[in-house]
Amino acid sequence: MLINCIAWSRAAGKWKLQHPSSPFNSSKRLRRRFLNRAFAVIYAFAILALLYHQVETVLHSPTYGAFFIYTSLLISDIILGFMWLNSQAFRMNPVIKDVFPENLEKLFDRKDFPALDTFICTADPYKEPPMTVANTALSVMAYDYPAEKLSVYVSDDGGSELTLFALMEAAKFGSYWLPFCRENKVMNRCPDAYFRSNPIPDSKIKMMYESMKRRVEDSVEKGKILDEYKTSEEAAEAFGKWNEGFTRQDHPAVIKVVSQTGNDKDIRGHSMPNLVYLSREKCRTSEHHFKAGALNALLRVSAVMTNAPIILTLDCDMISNDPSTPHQMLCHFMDNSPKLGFVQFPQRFDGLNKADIYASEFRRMFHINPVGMNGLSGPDYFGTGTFFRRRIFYGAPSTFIQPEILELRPDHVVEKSITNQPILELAHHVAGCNYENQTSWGSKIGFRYGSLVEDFYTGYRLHCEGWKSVLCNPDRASFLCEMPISLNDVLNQTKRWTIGLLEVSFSKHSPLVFGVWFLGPLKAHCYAYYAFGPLLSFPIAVYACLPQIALLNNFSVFPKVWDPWFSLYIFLFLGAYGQDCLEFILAQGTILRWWSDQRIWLIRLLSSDLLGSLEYIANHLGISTRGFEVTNKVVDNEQNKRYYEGKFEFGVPSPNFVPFSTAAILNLTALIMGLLKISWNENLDSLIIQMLIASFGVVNCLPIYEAMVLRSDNGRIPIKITIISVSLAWVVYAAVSFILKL
Ligand SMILES: O=c1ccn([C@@H]2O[C@H](COP(=O)(O)OP(=O)(O)O[C@H]3O[C@H](CO)[C@@H](O)[C@H](O)[C@H]3O)[C@@H](O)[C@H]2O)c(=O)[nH]1
Ligand SMILES: [Mn+2]
Repeated sequence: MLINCIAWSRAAGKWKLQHPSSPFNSSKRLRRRFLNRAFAVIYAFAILALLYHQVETVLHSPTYGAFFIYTSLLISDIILGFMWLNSQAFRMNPVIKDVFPENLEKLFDRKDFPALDTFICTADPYKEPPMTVANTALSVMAYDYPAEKLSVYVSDDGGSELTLFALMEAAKFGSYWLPFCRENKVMNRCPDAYFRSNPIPDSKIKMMYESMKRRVEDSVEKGKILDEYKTSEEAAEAFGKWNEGFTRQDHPAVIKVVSQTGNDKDIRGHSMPNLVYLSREKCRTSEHHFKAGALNALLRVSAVMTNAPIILTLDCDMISNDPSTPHQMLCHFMDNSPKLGFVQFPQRFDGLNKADIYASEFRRMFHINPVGMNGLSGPDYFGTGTFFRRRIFYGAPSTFIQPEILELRPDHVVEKSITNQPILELAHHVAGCNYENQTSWGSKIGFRYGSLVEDFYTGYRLHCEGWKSVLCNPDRASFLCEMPISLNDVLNQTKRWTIGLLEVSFSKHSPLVFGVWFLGPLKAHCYAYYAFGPLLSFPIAVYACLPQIALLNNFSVFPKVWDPWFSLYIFLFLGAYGQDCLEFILAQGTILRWWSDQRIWLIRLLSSDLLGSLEYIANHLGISTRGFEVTNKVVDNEQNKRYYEGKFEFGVPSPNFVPFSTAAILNLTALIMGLLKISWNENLDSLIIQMLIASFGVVNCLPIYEAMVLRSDNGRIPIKITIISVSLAWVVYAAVSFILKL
């Protein structure tokens, strides 16, 4: 590895002498930064004017009721203003990076490429089907990369023999699949995706795939591997570990080398890459730190076995869609910039419906904001689709932190084969559940513990240490992943994120203190934008209820139409929405998808973010315990059908639906009463903004009303939720009306 690095830097250095710019990549600063900055100045003045106006109104409140409502609005506007300020950091210096992988092989021999260890995490064979894991592993094993330099490690926190079985089957199938991809120049090397998009009915390879799939799915359905599939002695031995006492929460480490470079060959006689199954030791007495713990176990086990200088982390449902991705990644690492710590590829999604109703593509989070961070030492870590330099996990660029044992050092050279007995023993040792006691793992070394969004938190801490990153977003998606298609799954996912983000915001590493000190204000604001994002629930909840209830009480909250302050409100609303929409379209979005994006933003804030914040508080008070609820990746056909019809999937009676259903009812009632008042010729001049807000709420809630009353399919809102929401709306209405009369 060391020799590789020296050869690499020598060649790159030679090129640098002749050409000032890099042969492998380029950066372009977007000109829109000037417009962004100018608009930010104007908008900042508008916000200040609004706050001044609000303070004045609070001070002159005629009644206690008025004081209550104006103060709530003032606090809301301060939070909105703070979040606006955070969001500006992304707009100050957006940068796009391009890569030229075609130059790579002109300057370097493939045998000088650095070795690559890929980590795939899975945690539950029933929520994350073993066939999905096998497909992801195969798609990466088939990278256009020297097989003897490629290792794929699968971590199974579900501790399931079913997943191991799927991988053993995948390795066998892989010896046919890898040459098939090479010879046919297949681009999407995930077998399942390939066969879905290329209908080749009777080919031998497809039949092999189908029969492997049947064996694996059969086993999953029965919950165990049938004896007829455990034919070889090797299989019997591997599965022997799953004895009586083996449970998911309590079991010894299982490490199985499923395929080994040099030893295992494909049907054309080429070497296969390494494929290693790892289920780290679990015991009830020590914390396992969810995915971050799994990744640290992977870091250590891979260090002992192959110790590649580059690491790729993937979720089990993130398949490779382009075999040349490692070349694109190398275009960045090749550049001799010692502080570059990771290259992030965006999550892109397969099978979204036209409007992308749940805004699953997270265009702002994965495309727009990272371009903004590219100009500020790089994007945050998304948890998947990321190539790291192994060294990044051992302290800042200039201060190396020694791991406990020599074999874990990133520059340690592994000379023995991965099936060598002492190596396997050491690997088991470092995968032990007590291994990390009294070490720096999770605090100073490796992926960081303490937040349910270990990706966000780890990336943040690494940036604070002085590491840099880049976003690599080629035209062809490098990876494709799946997304939840039921609203409850979507909200459970973002609820976990909310808890994780608040764990960062209110820790001693808060972006506002620690971050500002180590990252400078701009970058710290980027991190604060995410970390404090859940706080937006408060202003959104206020704006979703108070002006509407005030309207029902004929209580005017905002300026009248001819008042100059009226236009300030209109400018602030249109300015923010207009800019958001424009950025979305410029990032290749459509109006339809932008509309879904802003709607789901409201829904999330009125559901997962609100409830997640409450859960965070409950965790803190010790009333509940934190957990990582894995997102469901099993697709139900009926749900799938409704998803493609563009219908929201509610279905289950989940508390997640209550807050926004309540708001939906309040907005509709306020709008109807407002319209009735107009028809009775009442003068509504002073209630116009309230009418506008209620109308905006109603338009956003159309799918909710539909799911409450018009739909009869299984995806409708359960009647129980409707009843609870109507009652809650009544209680909120009564309480606020009471206060208004004080
Ligand atoms: O105890 C655990 C829990 C989860 N996982 C794995 O973590 C990954 C992400 O879990 P998922 O349920 O799919 O969560 P998402 O919310 O979809 O994932 C996003 O958010 C996570 C942080 O909450 C990040 O880890 C992910 O990379 C990011 O894609 C999956 O591969 C899981 O198998 C584990 O390995 N061990
Ligand atoms: Mn996921």
